[in-house]
Amino acid sequence: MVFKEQDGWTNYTCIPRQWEDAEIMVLLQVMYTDLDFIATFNIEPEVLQHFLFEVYRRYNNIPFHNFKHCFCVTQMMYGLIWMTDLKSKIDSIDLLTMLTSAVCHDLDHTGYNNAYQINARTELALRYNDISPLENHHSAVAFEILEKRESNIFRNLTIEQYKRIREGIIKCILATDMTKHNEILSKFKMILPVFDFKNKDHKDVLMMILIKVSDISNEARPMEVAEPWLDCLLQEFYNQGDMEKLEGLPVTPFMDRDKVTKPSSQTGFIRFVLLPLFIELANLFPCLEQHIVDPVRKALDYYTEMEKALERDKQNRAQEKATKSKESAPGSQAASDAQTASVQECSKTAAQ
Ligand SMILES: Nc1nc2c(ncn2[C@@H]2O[C@@H]3COP(=O)(O)O[C@H]3[C@H]2O)c(=O)[nH]1
Repeated sequence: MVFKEQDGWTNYTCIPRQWEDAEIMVLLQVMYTDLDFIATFNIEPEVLQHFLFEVYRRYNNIPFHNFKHCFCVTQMMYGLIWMTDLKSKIDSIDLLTMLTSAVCHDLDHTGYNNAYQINARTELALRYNDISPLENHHSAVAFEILEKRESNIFRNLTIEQYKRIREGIIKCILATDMTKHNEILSKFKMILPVFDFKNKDHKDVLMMILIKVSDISNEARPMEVAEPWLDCLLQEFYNQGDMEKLEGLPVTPFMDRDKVTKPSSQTGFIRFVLLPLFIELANLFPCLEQHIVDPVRKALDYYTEMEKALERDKQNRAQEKATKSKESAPGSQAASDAQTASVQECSKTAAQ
């Protein structure tokens, strides 16, 4: 199989941006097959195809939160399941919940975050009373797709199983709202010393952590994969910042193109969000240290260097500008030297 652990980590971090959407859809089917979901839950291949096609149709053509991002997140979730040997620790329903949550987690994302939705009083903010408008919407669209018999991959599940999976998917998708980040991470840290895979509350928190890690895992990929994704993310951020300025709304600080640079955006995010989250997950699964923590530390070094270089460049340019304006200012030493030279030149010519 394409993604099995023995194939090596690089297969989990391949370059999906270069793959065609049709190929991605096949790879997603492979994941469902490979995790035994087709056999265990009697999912008909044509229903799975229909479901994935509907999912594909409901991702928008925007710079970052598009179908390829959905694939990356699902691929990371799939990789995490294999690397942590989760199959031997939690049951198939939970695994199916996690993979399907990853597939659906950003359905119909508009490219503008919750802050914008709320400040601009969009239809989504009104519908969901400003409570995680996007994540509520992603989850609702997922179940709209699943309501149709021809694309309901859960149609052969028992009522009890369906209920459990619906509850799990809603919980996982809502957990991707970053305003819930500290709350979820604190819960995880608290239960970590006594973590028990048989305890439902513990398992629920772990599932939320796993989708969160998958969702923001670009920097765990090789730099040649991660950096173009960052460019896409910044493009989407800057679009929103521009729109907020245009509409007279509060400008989201990390989306303001006049204030945020590529390295400044990453150093803070890696230091304060990624590493603290990834390190906790690696405390439960030490094997993840090399796969997700180490590459993120390297990315931090890379962007710290880039930030320093940018700062040096800025200082050099400021110095050059100051020297130039000094030279051209009337009465300055440089100007008077130039003037003297030119007078001397003139008088020499006149004398000849
Ligand atoms: N600065 C930065 N933010 C990120 C990165 N990856 C994810 N995010 C943010 O984390 C958020 C997770 O939820 P969203 O996908 O809604 O939006 C994402 C971005 O705002 C990253 O690599 N750098």
